Amino acid sequence: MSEAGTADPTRRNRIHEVWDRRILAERTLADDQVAALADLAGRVRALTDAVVHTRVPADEIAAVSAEVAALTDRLSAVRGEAPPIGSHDGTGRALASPVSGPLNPIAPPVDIEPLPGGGARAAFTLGGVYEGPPTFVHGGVSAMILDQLLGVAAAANGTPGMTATLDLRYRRPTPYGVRLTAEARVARVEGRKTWVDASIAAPDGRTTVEATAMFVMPAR
Ligand SMILES: CCCCCCCC(=O)SCCNC(=O)CCNC(=O)[C@H](O)C(C)(C)COP(=O)(O)OP(=O)(O)OC[C@H]1O[C@@H](n2cnc3c(N)ncnc32)[C@H](O)[C@@H]1OP(=O)(O)O
Repeated sequence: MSEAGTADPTRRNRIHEVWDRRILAERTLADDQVAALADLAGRVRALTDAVVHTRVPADEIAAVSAEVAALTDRLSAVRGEAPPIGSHDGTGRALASPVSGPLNPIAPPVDIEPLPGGGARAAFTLGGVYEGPPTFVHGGVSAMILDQLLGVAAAANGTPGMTATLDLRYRRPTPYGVRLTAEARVARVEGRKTWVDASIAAPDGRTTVEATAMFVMPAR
């Protein structure tokens, strides 16, 4: 029998503890690595923005492409098993979250502030990288941001969970290139279930997207 499959629950828990510590250690970066990676992620975001907006000729694009491939090889010389975990500011904000993670180049990043008593708010500006319909934000991007905001609000309520349902109502197109605001508030809690409402507003204060999510604290 493999160690992980042992029938002795005490021994199994010990094995999981050692395993968890090993994963935690492997995925925890030194402070100087976090700072350097945050800087790199910002530059890669700028690169991504340049890629979708560039109009340079094809031979120049090919030359840049070769340089980027060489840079990817350099970074891949020492590779972790999974993205880093941890929080750089003590708020529990995930370092590599695709929504708010400062180390994740695909994150805008959205700065989400948990509010005491079960809420969260965010202010952010999205670029053309996130375009869906011409000149407006892709609906899936709005959904991703709202899912995270709603989840942070549930956690701020002391009732974190996994998203079980996410209902979206797209009231009007969400513009990009302007400052957007978003807020979430816990509506109710029943046992392991938490319902949270949220919305995104354009600079004129009008709501563009509304969302309601139900989070379930997993049984295990
Ligand atoms: C701070 C960090 C913020 C992070 C925000 C980002 C959040 C995410 O993106 S999470 C990723 C997306 N979500 C997922 O992958 C979830 C996948 N699903 C699961 O893991 C499980 O199905 C989970 C955890 C939702 C429920 O599992 P489990 O604990 O076994 O629930 P289970 O015992 O079957 O059901 C509990 C109750 O919830 C209800 N329920 C469970 N799932 C659903 C669902 N999808 N829809 C409606 N009701 C549901 C059940 O009917 C049951 O209700 P009742 O108690 O009234 O009979």
